[in-house]
Amino acid sequence: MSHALSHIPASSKPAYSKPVVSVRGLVRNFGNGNVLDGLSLDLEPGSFTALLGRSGCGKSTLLRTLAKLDPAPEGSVQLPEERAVVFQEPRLVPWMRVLRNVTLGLRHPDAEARGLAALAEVGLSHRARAWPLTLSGGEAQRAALARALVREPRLLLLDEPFAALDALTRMRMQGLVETLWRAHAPAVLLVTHDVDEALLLADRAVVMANGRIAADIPIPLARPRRHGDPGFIALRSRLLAELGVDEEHLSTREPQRTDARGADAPATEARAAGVKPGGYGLPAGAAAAPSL
Ligand SMILES: Nc1ncnc2c1ncn2[C@@H]1O[C@H](COP(=O)(O)OP(=O)(O)OP(=O)(O)O)[C@@H](O)[C@H]1O
Repeated sequence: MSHALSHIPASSKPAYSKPVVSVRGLVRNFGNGNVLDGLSLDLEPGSFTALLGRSGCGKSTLLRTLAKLDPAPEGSVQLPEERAVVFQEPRLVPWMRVLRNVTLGLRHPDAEARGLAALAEVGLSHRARAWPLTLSGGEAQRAALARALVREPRLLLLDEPFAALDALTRMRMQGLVETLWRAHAPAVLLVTHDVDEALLLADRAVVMANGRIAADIPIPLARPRRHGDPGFIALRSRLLAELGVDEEHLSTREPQRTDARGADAPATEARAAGVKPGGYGLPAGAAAAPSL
């Protein structure tokens, strides 16, 4: 695939470029108040943006709007034609082999060669002829990523793509996404509940609340990023504050068993606030940041 995709490193992009995504005044109402309420957002070419916010605040609704999977909302939406989405579930067609899934709908004379190149990039060449149901969860998400990449997207929409994976696979997938982003430089919008994931991967975090972008926070950290770095820790505190999470309360109290399933007291309170304690993928000794 490298023959066809741009290889502009994110760092060498021009400082001023036209946004690849520009939405203004989006309003979406499912009959119970505005989920999107005049939301505006620009994404620069090659940028990596994390989209955070409490459960039910409208993150997936915004992403589906950008993927054009929902009917057009009120407001203006400018998007590139070359878009791809990866969801929490891989959504592979079970009766088609992996390679066929990757190239499905691709109108290109060398679609198969491109599909194979994309599978090689995600480390899945050896599973090209496999049936989706024989893949592990991580392999299936790699196939979903290959299916997105082969379309050479200028906009890559990721809706909690690692949420269903175990901690180790999740870490590997985060590394893979960063590598692919650096190699191909699409604009990425990553919906995540995991503050650490946002800080590991993104250069900007936008926080949604009340149907709008409530906070827009640059993440100017050098890569590779480490959980224990002072800049990382400071930004984590800032993001948690924007999200209304009481960091002290979550990280300093000893777990107390309070119910038959073994939930601890801070976790129970966090869930009541729409927050799940997280911290997977952390090196030993690093403080766990909650996932939303
Ligand atoms: N098709 C729909 N019909 C009716 N209500 C919907 C529909 N899609 C979303 N909603 C409602 O809109 C609100 C926002 O949902 P959305 O899935 O965008 O939130 P979210 O921030 O992605 O949540 P989570 O983090 O829990 O995935 C919720 O109250 C949801 O019930």
